[in-house]
Amino acid sequence: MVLSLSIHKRFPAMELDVAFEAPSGVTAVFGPSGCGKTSTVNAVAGLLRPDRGHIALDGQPLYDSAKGIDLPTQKRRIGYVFQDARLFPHLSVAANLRYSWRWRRGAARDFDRIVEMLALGPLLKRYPRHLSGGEKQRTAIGRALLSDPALLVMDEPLAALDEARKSEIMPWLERLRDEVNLPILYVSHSTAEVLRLATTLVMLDAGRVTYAGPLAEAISDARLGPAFGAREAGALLQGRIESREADGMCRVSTPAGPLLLPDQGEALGAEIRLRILAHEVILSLDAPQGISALNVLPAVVERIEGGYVELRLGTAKILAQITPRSVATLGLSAGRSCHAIIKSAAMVRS
Ligand SMILES: Nc1ncnc2c1ncn2[C@@H]1O[C@H](COP(=O)(O)OP(=O)(O)OP(=O)(O)O)[C@@H](O)[C@H]1O
Repeated sequence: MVLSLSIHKRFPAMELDVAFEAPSGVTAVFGPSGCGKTSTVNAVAGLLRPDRGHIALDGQPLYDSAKGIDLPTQKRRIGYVFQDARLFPHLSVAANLRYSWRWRRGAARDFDRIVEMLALGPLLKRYPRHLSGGEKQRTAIGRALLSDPALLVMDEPLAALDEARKSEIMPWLERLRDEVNLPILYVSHSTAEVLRLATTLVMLDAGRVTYAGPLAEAISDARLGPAFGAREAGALLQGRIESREADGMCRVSTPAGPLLLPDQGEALGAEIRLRILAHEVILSLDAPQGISALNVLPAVVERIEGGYVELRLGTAKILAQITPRSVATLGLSAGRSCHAIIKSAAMVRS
């Protein structure tokens, strides 16, 4: 399933002019307050009518101003999870879940699978007032999935939760991403959520798309990385646990080359998402000797901009945050070979 859209809407104080494609997996719709995130996903869900444009799921139009097509919300097969769970207070969890599929044939067989996936079994008889914020959101996600959606829209689903509840629900969202073969539009202005969940990124600013494509490319782009916050810019790598060392480290293969990391007990062969933060990367022209850092990888400078050096390592790109003085001292410029030094403890599982 692929969502594609190109829409235009004029508001009194802003013009929304947005076009992108969202494949299966999580597409983060990211940007500062008021940039048009909610308006964009509401147009997809049929809750906001654009002035013109088109929206299609796998080529099937949901909206096409040129052809006069504008399917009503209920015919768009979109599961919507709002910031507040919006459960029916007088219905149990089970009844809330069943609400969305009472008109649908064959949904009963999905019920057990989704209840298991979101661990809703122990909650089925409870009423919303006896649920934590995280449990309410899990129920809302289950309800959205049971409506047999072709696309999920989640608008700041964690924004109303405190940090503890956010951490509680995050693994369920990861599981959803990995097990449900649907495009998920995930509206957020939280860098941490986007980096942990998304594979595709749509970055908006004042109603325009400033980037649409793989998240890993955006985060390691010297021009875009800073939009995530100076402490967050860096690289996002997909790694695979290859071996376990006797000294509490594990060897991980990544597109940037093999890396040594503290062993956190993942199974051999497990896939992990790994972040290398730009401010934790040190550059050296020669391969350094006698240093404690375990990961020294050959790299080539691709671009230097805004205090960041963009580096090519193997088939990956990473960022290093370097002062202009260091750039000058090392004589760094595009095409220059160097070594990236990364402390094992500085790499974080995303
Ligand atoms: N119904 C409306 N009437 C008039 N203007 C609107 C309406 N909806 C949105 N807008 C305009 O579009 C802008 C973007 O709103 P939107 O809710 O899409 O932003 P957002 O990125 O989701 O913001 P936030 O992160 O604060 O939720 C608003 O600042 C406003 O100018």
